[in-house]
Amino acid sequence: MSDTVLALRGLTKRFGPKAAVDGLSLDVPAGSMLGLLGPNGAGKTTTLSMATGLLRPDAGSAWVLGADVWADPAAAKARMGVLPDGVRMFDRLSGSELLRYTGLLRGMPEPLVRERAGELLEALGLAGAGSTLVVDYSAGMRKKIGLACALIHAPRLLVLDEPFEAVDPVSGETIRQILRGFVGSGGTVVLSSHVMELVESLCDRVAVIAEGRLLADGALDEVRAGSSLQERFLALVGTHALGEGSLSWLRSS
Ligand SMILES: Nc1ncnc2c1ncn2[C@@H]1O[C@H](COP(=O)(O)OP(=O)(O)OP(=O)(O)O)[C@@H](O)[C@H]1O
Repeated sequence: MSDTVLALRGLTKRFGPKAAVDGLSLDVPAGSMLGLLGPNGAGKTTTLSMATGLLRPDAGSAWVLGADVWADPAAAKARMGVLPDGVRMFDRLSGSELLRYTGLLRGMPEPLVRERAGELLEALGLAGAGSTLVVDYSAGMRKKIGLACALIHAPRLLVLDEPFEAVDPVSGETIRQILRGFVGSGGTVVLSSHVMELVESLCDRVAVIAEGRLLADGALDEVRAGSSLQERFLALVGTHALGEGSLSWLRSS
């Protein structure tokens, strides 16, 4: 347990009668890159939101490097960088302004914020868009500026909800390099994705959830158990075969 960076204990969230996340517990060890997988509506975003202090759980707790996310949010948040999904950014700021605001909010000295913001914009291919308002960014550019905001205070844990969604292949490769370097230097990453090949090539641990419950968790090879991750995922969550006459009106003749 001593090398656990993120510990989730019995996290539960209900929306009306439905439990979006149902007593979910998970340990993420230091220096690992964990891919969180699950079908649409499985509870990934809800789990990550509760784990990062964005959504209060109905029950359970989340700990970041020993700090209780809900009892001591300042300590927990200082140790992690978060790329949320679907959370509104301060998009009337330019990319540079948003990074500056985020860095200063983290208590960083202004010259350091300026230096790191410049490097992040450059690395993520946003140098030419630093003075453009975030509201005018494309979906992929928003992802990248969100990731830059998550990285600027050099946290020990990154929690990234679909970090590669809408990102072009060149930037995707840059992000992979950044994340590998981060983990190589002892950082820990939790990321959600629907792209099995990406998770297989990047992550060394995998957790699969469906209907708010943990179905599998462990080292990539353990979870794959000799199959491809795609096959294993489908076996765990179940496939949904189209019925014989389903959508027959789509077939032209
Ligand atoms: N604010 C909300 N109000 C009501 N229901 C919600 C809310 N947020 C999520 N849900 C429900 O909780 C369940 C889990 O949603 P969640 O967004 O966590 O899934 P997900 O695994 O991230 O899905 P996806 O892969 O499609 O992004 C879904 O049934 C969703 O409809």
